[in-house]
Amino acid sequence: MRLDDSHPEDIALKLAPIASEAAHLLRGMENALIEKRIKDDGSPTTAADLAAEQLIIRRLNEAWPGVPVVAEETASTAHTGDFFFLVDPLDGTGDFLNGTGEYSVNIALIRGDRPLAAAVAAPAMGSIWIAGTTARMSAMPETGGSTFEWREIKVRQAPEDGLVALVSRRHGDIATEACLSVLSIGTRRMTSSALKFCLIASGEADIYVRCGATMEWDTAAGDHILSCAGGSVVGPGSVSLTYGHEDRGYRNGPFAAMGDTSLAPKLDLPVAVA
Ligand SMILES: Nc1ncnc2c1ncn2[C@@H]1O[C@H](COP(=O)(O)O)[C@@H](OP(=O)(O)O)[C@H]1O
Ligand SMILES: [Mg+2]
Repeated sequence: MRLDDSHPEDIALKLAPIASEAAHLLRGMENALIEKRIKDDGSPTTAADLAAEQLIIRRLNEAWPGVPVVAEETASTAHTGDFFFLVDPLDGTGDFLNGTGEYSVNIALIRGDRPLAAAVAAPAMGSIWIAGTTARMSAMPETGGSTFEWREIKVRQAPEDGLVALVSRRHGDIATEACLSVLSIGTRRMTSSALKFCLIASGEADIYVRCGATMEWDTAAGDHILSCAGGSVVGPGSVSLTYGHEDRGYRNGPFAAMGDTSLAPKLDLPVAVA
């Protein structure tokens, strides 16, 4: 498929079976005795991360030959181009190992410095989300199947009181708590991986603030799905996140993901990564 920016919906539909196939591969490895290795940033990685990443890179290369793939495990030093993919083959490796089921496969196509199409598959949750220009979700097809039943999703308006905030199960920090403290939070729900973006996109939660370290492949796909569902993901000054920052090792700064964009001016995100 030739890549241009005129058919993001078609690209998203083509990403879905790739994310789904990798997700099934991970699901099948859930109960295997997998050893973990701790990476330089302190987060774990396993043979499952690597196997899923190799599969995704192969499929992306078959579908879009020559388009660079920047992926968490093996290609994080790859160079970007006008178009490139950002891939997290197993987002939430700690949860994969601990059996909460809160892990996902994240694939985003970036054009310039913003996502154009994306897919997030969460096999243990049985759901997959995609976005080109609209955001959609479907139940995951059975292994080997490719029948999706897409329905469009939209964010919800934030309630006056009692926002539902999603927080990382494993990575909290003081700056994130300070940001959240200015909001009227009713419920805090611990959730791992890019599922946080997808739950806000589906209207099940309102906000996710993250001042601690994340990488571009953790956020790009979820950012696009949430943005296409009517929400936004912003850094300090309510500016959208941008992608492809090889110079800073593909690290994100602090950000807030929200369904109701009127929440943005209330937030005071720190400029530096905590
Ligand atoms: N010190 C650090 N530096 C960079 N990224 C970090 C990090 N600690 C955690 N992360 C990122 O946070 C992600 C997990 O987020 P959450 O806590 O919301 O589930 C990890 O994804 P992986 O599991 O793909 O490595 C990892 O990329
Ligand atoms: Mg990740």
